[in-house]
Amino acid sequence: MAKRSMSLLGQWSSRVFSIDLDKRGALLNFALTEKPQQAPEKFRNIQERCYSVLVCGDDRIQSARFYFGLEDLLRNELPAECELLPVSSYLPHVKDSLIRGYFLKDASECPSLTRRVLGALGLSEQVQVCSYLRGPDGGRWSQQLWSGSENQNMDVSKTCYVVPSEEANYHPSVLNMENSDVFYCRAEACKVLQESCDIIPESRAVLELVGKTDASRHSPDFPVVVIEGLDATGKTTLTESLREALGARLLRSPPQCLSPWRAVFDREPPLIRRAFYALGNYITAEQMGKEASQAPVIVDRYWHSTASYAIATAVSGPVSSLPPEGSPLYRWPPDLLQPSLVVLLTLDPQERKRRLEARGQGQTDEEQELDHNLLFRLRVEEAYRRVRGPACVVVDAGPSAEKVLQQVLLLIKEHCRL
Ligand SMILES: Nc1ncnc2c1ncn2[C@@H]1O[C@H](COP(=O)(O)OP(=O)(O)O)[C@@H](O)[C@H]1O
Ligand SMILES: Nc1ccn([C@@H]2O[C@H](COP(=O)(O)OP(=O)(O)O)[C@@H](O)[C@H]2O)c(=O)n1
Repeated sequence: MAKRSMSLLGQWSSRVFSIDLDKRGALLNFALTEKPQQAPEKFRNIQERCYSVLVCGDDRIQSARFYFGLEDLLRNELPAECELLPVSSYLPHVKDSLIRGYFLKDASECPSLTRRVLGALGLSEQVQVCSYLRGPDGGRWSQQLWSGSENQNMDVSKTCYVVPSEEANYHPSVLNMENSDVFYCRAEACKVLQESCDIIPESRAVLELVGKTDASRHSPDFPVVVIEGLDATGKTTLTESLREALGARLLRSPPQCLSPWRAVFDREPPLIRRAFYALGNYITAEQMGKEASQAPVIVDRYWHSTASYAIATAVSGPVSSLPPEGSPLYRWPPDLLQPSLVVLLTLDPQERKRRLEARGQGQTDEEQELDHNLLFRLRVEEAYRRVRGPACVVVDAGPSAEKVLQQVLLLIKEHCRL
């Protein structure tokens, strides 16, 4: 088994496993120890016929795509009574140590089918399968690493015991965000697309559009004003009115020239999708630099959107699972042109829903989904507020379109030389 998981095994007993019990942020954390120990009461739901499947291949593009398709693959192949929960395994406080997968509770009548499916998966270079057993006295829970052989032998020499672990301060995804979800320089985002050229030919076309000049230090003659906010907060309406009122040029990120490929990258896992949006900002920045030498520039979405959506999607649960305020994850990429002003439009959730419905979107009956969406929206908005360099100025987009326009014009007067 010449896979990276072997080197990972050296640290196996230092790893924390964090099971995402629901999208509301309930995490069940456990660690492993080599000495048999009594498991605490709260692990009683880690029962016989539980498994973990971790994706830990060497190639980050392939692993990201494999993990992205893993849930569907498992749901299609496993008995319907198998419950699937996302699991992360990481070394506490060690950046980039996180590997992801699924934790499975098999309540089916056909345990052999589940084992067969997992046995076949375990043969893959990208996957590590473990099962969990209750000891004879009922108190000890152990984890056995599968050797990956065809007959699904367990490698008993790799038995570890499950013990509780300390609560992590933040969602484990925070450990791997840099250069997986958020890219702080053009070169890192380009690298991802270069590595994916063979499987996503569109990457080449995107890379050809990304310039190489660093315009970040260039200070434009005219102000550059970015309008940010969740969908349906009124960005399109406001940016159009600002264009007219100021005789400004209107740009957006991702730029028009990327439209033919946006749908392709939206179907890719976060690593690739986020690199695509990051590069969109650099293309828009080049256009900003040019246009702002002739007239004021208004931009519909920019870096705040890229960073905030990426960070808010990578974690689950409440706002407290975000990286803390002041974290370097909210910094501005030093090679990306900074605007003169960033305005964040916020809207009462009911009014936003009303506007979405008026546009024919947003009616989802499922209450649970709405609840999850609510947490997601709260995380995005909070991440928006935490991004620095420049920080955004928050404007309530609830009043009439004309009133919002007047307020933003006033802000532009205050913040920018016109
Ligand atoms: N200040 C406002 N008051 C009431 N309705 C608005 C206001 N601004 C925009 N709308 C309406 O809300 C909907 C969403 O606005 P839009 O500008 O398309 O948002 P976004 O570009 O942020 O998705 C549109 O139907 C628009 O006409
Ligand atoms: N500069 C940008 C713009 C959008 N995005 C992504 O694009 C999505 C929003 O796109 P959208 O189509 O809803 O945007 P609007 O049409 O509402 O302006 C978000 O999920 C972001 O992940 C980004 O990452 N960076």
